[in-house]
Amino acid sequence: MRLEDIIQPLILKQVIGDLGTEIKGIKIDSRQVESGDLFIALRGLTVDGHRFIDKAISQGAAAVMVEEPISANIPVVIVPDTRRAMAMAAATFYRHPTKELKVIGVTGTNGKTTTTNLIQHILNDQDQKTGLIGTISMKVGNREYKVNNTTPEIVDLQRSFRWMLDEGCKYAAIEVSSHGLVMGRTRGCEFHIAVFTNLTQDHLDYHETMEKYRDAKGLLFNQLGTRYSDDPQFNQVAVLNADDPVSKHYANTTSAQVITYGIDQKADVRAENIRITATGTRFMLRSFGGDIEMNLQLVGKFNIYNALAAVSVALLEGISLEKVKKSLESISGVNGRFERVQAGQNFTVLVDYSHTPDSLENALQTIREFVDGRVICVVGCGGDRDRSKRPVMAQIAEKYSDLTIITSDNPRTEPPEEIIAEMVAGIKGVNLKRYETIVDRREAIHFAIHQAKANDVVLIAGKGHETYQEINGVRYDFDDRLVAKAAIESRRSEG
Ligand SMILES: CC(=O)N[C@H]1[C@@H](OP(=O)(O)OP(=O)(O)OC[C@H]2O[C@@H](n3ccc(=O)[nH]c3=O)[C@H](O)[C@@H]2O)O[C@H](CO)[C@@H](O)[C@@H]1O[C@H](C)C(=O)N[C@@H](C)C(=O)N[C@H](CCC(=O)O)C(=O)O
Ligand SMILES: Nc1ncnc2c1ncn2[C@@H]1O[C@H](COP(=O)(O)OP(=O)(O)OP(=O)(O)O)[C@@H](O)[C@H]1O
Ligand SMILES: N[C@H](CCC[C@H](N)C(=O)O)C(=O)O
Ligand SMILES: [Mg+2]
Repeated sequence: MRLEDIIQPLILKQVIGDLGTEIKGIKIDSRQVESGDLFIALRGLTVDGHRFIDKAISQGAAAVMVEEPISANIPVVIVPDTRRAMAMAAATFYRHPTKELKVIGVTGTNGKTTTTNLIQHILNDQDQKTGLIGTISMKVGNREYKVNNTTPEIVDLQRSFRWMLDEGCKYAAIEVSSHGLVMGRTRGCEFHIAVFTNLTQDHLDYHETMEKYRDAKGLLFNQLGTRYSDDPQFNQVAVLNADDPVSKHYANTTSAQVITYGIDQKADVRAENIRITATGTRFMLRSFGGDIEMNLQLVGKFNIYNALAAVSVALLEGISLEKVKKSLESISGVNGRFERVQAGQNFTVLVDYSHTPDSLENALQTIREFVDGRVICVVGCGGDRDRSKRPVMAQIAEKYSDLTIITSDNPRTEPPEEIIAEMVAGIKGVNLKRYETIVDRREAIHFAIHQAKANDVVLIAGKGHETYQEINGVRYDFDDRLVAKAAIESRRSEG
């Protein structure tokens, strides 16, 4: 596409150079620039992208977009705000894919990955090819690709959406993180349906207060509902959790139609007569699409909420309850979420991505509902992230567990001992239950598994699907599931 066409919608711009220059791609990272690309310089939190213009040019950039005039031997576009201009340029360059692709965005503190996976699974089962973008990976059909952020920058998003359309997708289910919303990573993306899971404490290092955090997630609902059409399939819908008080606030901030789901409060899609076991959940689903008994392999009350959110989306898309039931019942779980590690032992080992106070409490409460023996919990907190959740998570672990082992998660650039000390501050002297601190996560997991007796449950919390541990800025191979398996085997070989 010609540079002129890409920047045509921008009101404030100054161009030095040939507007007819052919642009092959848009890049915001100089290290990824290829011949013919437009490089957009963004002012980041760590560095200023303007510093890398020379590097981008040496890699073959055909033009640059900047906020301050520079002299260069390629066309230069000067705009007041490159981040804002980037959203419009990306939408134009990729020919507005979200006008064709039905994008379902899921936001909330917990449950985004699980819910997007359930939605993708149900839609794929109806031969509605669906892409997925989120914490674990990006999926297009059966293929899976690595991602750096849960919600990628808008240039990557629009490129992926166009690609999904080219691959025959009708839908994309994407996780929309609060960071992503505040940083404008979804600007210019038209959502078909926006889903809210819940709001509890996390990321206060970034958002500072719960109110600001609520408003960050609210940005998704603010941008929804102004596209009114006579075709119901074209109208946008907000799917809200009736049991979370924040939903009322979001209902007030969106122009879209609202559908609610829940368990405790009156809702359009709800679960009644819930039974939770170690291997699944059963409930009566009552909805605007009819009633049906559900028998899911997903464990925990929190997963009923995720299932209800996915059911709401499916019903909005006209899928029958019988088909939704069949599809949901076939799902055994989501990678690293309440995942069982089985190596012939007589106790249960679960790896779960609970890295927030609420998700940890939910995971432990669920285990308490079915455990026959003791609960042993291995938990840590990430470095360079919300410090205020550390003492709270340790306190929750200690409250619900018979033995807690406080260890490292991803310390990133922080000293692990200090993170652990901040966690321990939350439990010291609360009661007489036992806890240990073991800095090395591998050792902590081995210790926990060696302590387990028949019918106990060992919960390894915080890292779920992750296959690395980041210490001092370096990522080492580390997979809780493999480490747990090795621990079970070493215990067996020791007799
Ligand atoms: C705090 C935060 O969100 N940071 C994001 C931000 O980084 P930054 O502002 O520090 O960027 P920077 O390093 O200063 O670089 C500025 C610009 O220079 C460019 N650059 C940089 C170096 C170079 O050699 N050449 C070059 O061109 C960069 O590509 C960028 O465009 O922009 C980067 C590029 O888009 C993101 O990858 C990065 O996410 C980091 C990795 C991160 O950890 N983010 C987390 C907090 C995050 O966003 N998490 C949410 C999920 C949270 C949840 O709900 O659980 C997510 O959506 O992933
Ligand atoms: N609806 C829910 N409510 C509360 N806790 C949940 C819910 N769904 C999942 N969890 C818990 O939170 C953990 C993370 O779940 P999931 O990965 O689906 O959330 P997420 O919102 O994608 O998290 P992240 O912000 O890290 O991407 C799970 O391992 C589980 O313990
Ligand atoms: N999306 C979350 C993931 C946290 C996972 C946990 N293992 C950690 O490293 O803190 C974040 O970036 O805060
Ligand atoms: Mg996620």
